Amino acid sequence: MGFVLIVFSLVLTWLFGYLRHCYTYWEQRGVPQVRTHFFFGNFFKLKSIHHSELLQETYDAFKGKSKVAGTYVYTRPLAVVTDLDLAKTILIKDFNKFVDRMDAPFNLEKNPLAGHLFNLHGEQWRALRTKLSPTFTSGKIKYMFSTITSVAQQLDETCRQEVAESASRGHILELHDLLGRYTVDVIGNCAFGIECNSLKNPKAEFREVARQLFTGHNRNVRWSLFKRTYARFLEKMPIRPRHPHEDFVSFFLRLVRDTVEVREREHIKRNDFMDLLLGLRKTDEKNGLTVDQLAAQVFVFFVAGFETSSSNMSYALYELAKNPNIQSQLRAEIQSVLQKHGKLTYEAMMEMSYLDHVVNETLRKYPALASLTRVPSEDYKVPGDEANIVLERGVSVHIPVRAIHYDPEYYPEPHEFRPERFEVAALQQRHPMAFLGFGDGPRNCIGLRFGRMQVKVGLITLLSSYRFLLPADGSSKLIIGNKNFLLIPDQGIRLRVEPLAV
Ligand code: HEM
Repeated sequence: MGFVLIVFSLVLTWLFGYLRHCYTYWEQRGVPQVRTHFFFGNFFKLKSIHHSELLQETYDAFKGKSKVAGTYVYTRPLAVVTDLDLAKTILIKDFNKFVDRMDAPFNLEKNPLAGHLFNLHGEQWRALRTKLSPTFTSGKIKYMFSTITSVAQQLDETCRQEVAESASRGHILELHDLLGRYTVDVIGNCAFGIECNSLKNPKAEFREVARQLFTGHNRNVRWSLFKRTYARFLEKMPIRPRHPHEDFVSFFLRLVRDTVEVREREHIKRNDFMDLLLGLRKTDEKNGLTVDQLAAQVFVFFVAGFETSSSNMSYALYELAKNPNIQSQLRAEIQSVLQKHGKLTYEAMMEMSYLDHVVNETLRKYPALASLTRVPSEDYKVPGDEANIVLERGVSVHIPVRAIHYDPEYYPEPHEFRPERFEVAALQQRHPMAFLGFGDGPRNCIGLRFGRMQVKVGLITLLSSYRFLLPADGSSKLIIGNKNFLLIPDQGIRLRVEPLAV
């Protein structure tokens, strides 16, 4: 009994010592840190998978006092950048030392789809980004405009039908689902060259896969964070937790392999990503993409492209319903530009500057990613910092996008929706890093032009034909989910939709 007690107290003493060592990582390096519980650390504060509450708390406590502050997810230290000049240096000037986004491992043998642009590290990322960048120029993206407008036409038809069917429910529609079906059809068409038909058939296979990719996993926030935090360690375990995306590997691989085979055999040409990627395969046999690499890129375009855009459109309509004057002003711009051009063209869309401000202001209030992450590839001395702060190689550095977007120093009354914040004069007065909706620097969002295009076409189509209002029964309460990597509306967005008189 005495022996057991001795062993138990030794283990406990070691555990306390170890935890104290972990939870004072920042203090030991002269970096201010938030207070953590001596035993549980931040366990009870971890309320979201993107841990935005921890980043906000750290940003609020130390902004103006130190360029970097520290916090913890379990025993893993996180650096939070509180100074926009330093954010710019990390994302742009010293990017060469911060190429990687995260430290998580991936196993290409078990999951060939994991070798995509968002995940890749160092030179592998650089080589792939160089290959893919020409695919996303405005010239290439413009070719897809007509595909997007024809899907938008179906969105209009489906919306009209659903409005008619919802008469008994006061014409209240759940728009996040409708717009998710629109973006699945757009991306399915533009990435795979496939008619997904999810607007016409909400149970279409593609829509179901897309839905499952973003729901059903991460039921327990703390367990999901645990798996992500200790992924490297868990990967070595004989029984390791499955990565949720592994369930979709065979679906995507089969789809891409079949599409590639048919296109190469029948010499089919289409203005879509698959075609542009197949071009990369052919023009350069030695350095070109393999079918698995190609499938991984198409997969990430699908994952990164559909939910970000449908959430952005849903939040925009929600804010427009809350702010009817802004909705009227935007509709007036859309109608006058469409009248001038006779129909919706790429040039007409580009002329709608107020629409551009509305999309940006929506992304400010509802950024897709709560923070941008970068990992230094060598020990990095924070420039000009009198405290001599060094960010050690491999530590996770967070630029807290959401906290910055809600900082009243950059956006007075940040909870107000004000598209004029993005007029040229206002932009010139603000720090360039005060808006990070698409990230920044060489590793920013490669699909931003395409994303903006599908968002704008969707909004133009809907706002030209319908008025959006908050339901009188107050059922439109917006809840942002905490179980997803992306900030998406948890229970959808319910609005009253009124067709406009023709
Ligand atoms: C409104 C729509 C979108 C938003 C708000 C958005 C936002 C973002 C953000 C914040 C990042 C991280 C940037 C950084 O770390 O600096 C990112 C990366 C990325 N996005 Fe998007 N995105 C959107 C649409 C798209 C679309 C349509 C595609 C593909 C067709 C796409 C593909 C990617 C890829 C591949 C990356 C990783 C880039 C790299 O690591 O080199 N995104 N996106």
